[in-house]
Amino acid sequence: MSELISVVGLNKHYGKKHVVSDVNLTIHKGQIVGLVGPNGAGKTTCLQSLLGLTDFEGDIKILGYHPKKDREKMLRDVAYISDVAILPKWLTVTQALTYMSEIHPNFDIKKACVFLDKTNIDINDKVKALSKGMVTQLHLALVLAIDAKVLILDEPTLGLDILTRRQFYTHLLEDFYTDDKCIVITTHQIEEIEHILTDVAFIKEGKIVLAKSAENIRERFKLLTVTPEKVDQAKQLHPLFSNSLMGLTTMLFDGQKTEVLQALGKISVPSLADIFVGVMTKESCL
Ligand SMILES: Nc1ncnc2c1ncn2[C@@H]1O[C@H](COP(=O)(O)OP(=O)(O)OP(=O)(O)O)[C@@H](O)[C@H]1O
Repeated sequence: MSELISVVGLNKHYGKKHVVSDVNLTIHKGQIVGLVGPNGAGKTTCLQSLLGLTDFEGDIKILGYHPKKDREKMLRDVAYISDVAILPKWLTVTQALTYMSEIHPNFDIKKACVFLDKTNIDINDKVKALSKGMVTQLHLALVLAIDAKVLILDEPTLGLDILTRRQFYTHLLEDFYTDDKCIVITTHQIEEIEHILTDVAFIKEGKIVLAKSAENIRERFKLLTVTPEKVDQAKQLHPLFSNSLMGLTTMLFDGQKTEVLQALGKISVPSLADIFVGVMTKESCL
């Protein structure tokens, strides 16, 4: 079975507020999916639904399990990091490692130690003696040492410095990821994860507005640095956005033919951040 996650008709209401609307997603082995959206778009709510941490309407299966009804079985093969890392303050690092070894059948203490060795964390430290970023690092070490089939990461690098963020993503790819696993990740720093994503799902006001492979997105969207005298002509092709800075105009196009754009300026591949900004201006790009 290559399908690891299936979400069909996911909806979530908080009172009268409809915060997730008809989300459908299928995630297979090998996929690293970025769930990307502005503040309040519904990313955390989607991930909490996947993990059975909140009630939801619709049908979700993770490794064939219902996230609420089969939560205990599901969590043997699903690891996650929520956007708030909480570890008891009185715990020492050694105690945290021992505790995880005792409760989790798929926890590899050696892997956790390898990650911790790259940090300033001493195994005799108490959680209360660690900085905020160090608590996050400890949390990541504990979670990435679980040999899980599905990894769900909600803003995993929040509060970490840039060196540690890079180190985390390298560790994620080199020591955790294999092509029989999948990872779902949310972050506001999309430029830092775009090189690792196989797929992207943009979410806006609770709705998925674009869900495609990273390759397909790169082919479909084009950034054009417009020749100055052709700006008006280019505008008529309805760019998703147009930016003018120091006399240079760049426009983002969705699905325009290369030959058409070539005649108007220089084409380049937009960053995921550019595409995100462009897509958020539209109702849907599905
Ligand atoms: N417990 C709750 N009670 C009521 N409304 C909530 C609750 N949790 C979230 N919401 C609302 O649901 C919507 C989606 O929130 P969610 O946390 O999923 O967004 P997000 O995309 O993760 O945002 P951010 O990027 O800011 O973390 C928001 O409008 C939020 O106010």
